[in-house]
Amino acid sequence: FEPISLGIAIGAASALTGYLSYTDLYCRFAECCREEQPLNASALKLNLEEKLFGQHLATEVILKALTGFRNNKNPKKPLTLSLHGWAGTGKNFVSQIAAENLHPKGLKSGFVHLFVSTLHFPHEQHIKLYQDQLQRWIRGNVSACASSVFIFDEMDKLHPGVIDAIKPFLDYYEQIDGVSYRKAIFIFLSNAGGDLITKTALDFWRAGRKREDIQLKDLEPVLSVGVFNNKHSGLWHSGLIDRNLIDYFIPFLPLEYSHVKMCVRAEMKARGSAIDEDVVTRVAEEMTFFPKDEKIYSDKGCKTVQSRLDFH
Ligand SMILES: Nc1ncnc2c1ncn2[C@@H]1O[C@H](COP(=O)(O)OP(=O)(O)OP(=O)(O)O)[C@@H](O)[C@H]1O
Repeated sequence: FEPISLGIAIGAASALTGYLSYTDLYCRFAECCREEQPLNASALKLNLEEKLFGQHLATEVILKALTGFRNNKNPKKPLTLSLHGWAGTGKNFVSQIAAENLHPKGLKSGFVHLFVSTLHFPHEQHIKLYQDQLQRWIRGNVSACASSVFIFDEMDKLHPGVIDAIKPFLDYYEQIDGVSYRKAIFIFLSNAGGDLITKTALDFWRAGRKREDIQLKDLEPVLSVGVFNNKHSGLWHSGLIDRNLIDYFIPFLPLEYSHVKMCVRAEMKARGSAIDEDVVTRVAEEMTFFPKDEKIYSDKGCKTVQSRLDFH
């Protein structure tokens, strides 16, 4: 649709129906930024509980953080989440679920922006340029839609300092140059801290304690200090941590054999095929597990499950 005929069509339709407002109808055809629309907490909860396996901490914190933030009419700063964990444990997956619950088109929405360090900020010598571009990009997009979502993937591969360019936007300012960033959401994804999380999970396992007994307080403090002091975290000595601008450090636990099986089943279901337990077991057994002796955690999480399934 081009805008003028879309406008005429909508105008005519709303005159005919006399029921839906112009805005309602317009937003059925074109994507609208609806800042005031509260988040459907039960839909998000259901989504997380059904789709995300083995991540009781991430499920709990993400649900709490997003609903609390979106139901607050007057947040004092944007929401910043830092997701940490081993490869293939669901960080990108959860960001996608969060994005879809915030803006129906999810990652395809014009209000959700994904940055991948190695793709968008590859060269160390261009840090100043990236900082400048990032500031302009964020300012432009938040001016257009206050509830914009920005996802930064591969934070551990980001050159130190790049992210500090957006520090002012994440702080408690009411406005900067006429733009308020308080309704925006920033999500950082990184493998940094994965080793610390695994160590804690292993300690619990070796002590015969349940994985679900691991609490946020067992991990969050270790994580924030570990990430701050890790040169390859993208947040190394970053002002974001220093100034307490990260609202939640969210740990993703390493996935076990049973979770890998759940991922295989989910993928089969998504493909519309019947669940064949023999295939589920075969795919799960092809994955490699660590530590060497106990072999508890999948070293690629649920990554590669989809491509392996193609061979069965
Ligand atoms: N905890 C999980 N529950 C359900 N599915 C999962 C989970 N973790 C991973 N998956 C599946 O595996 C795929 C790859 O995971 P994802 O890209 O989210 O990993 P990641 O943690 O972002 O890894 P990386 O750090 O390597 O980017 C997902 O698209 C999803 O299908």
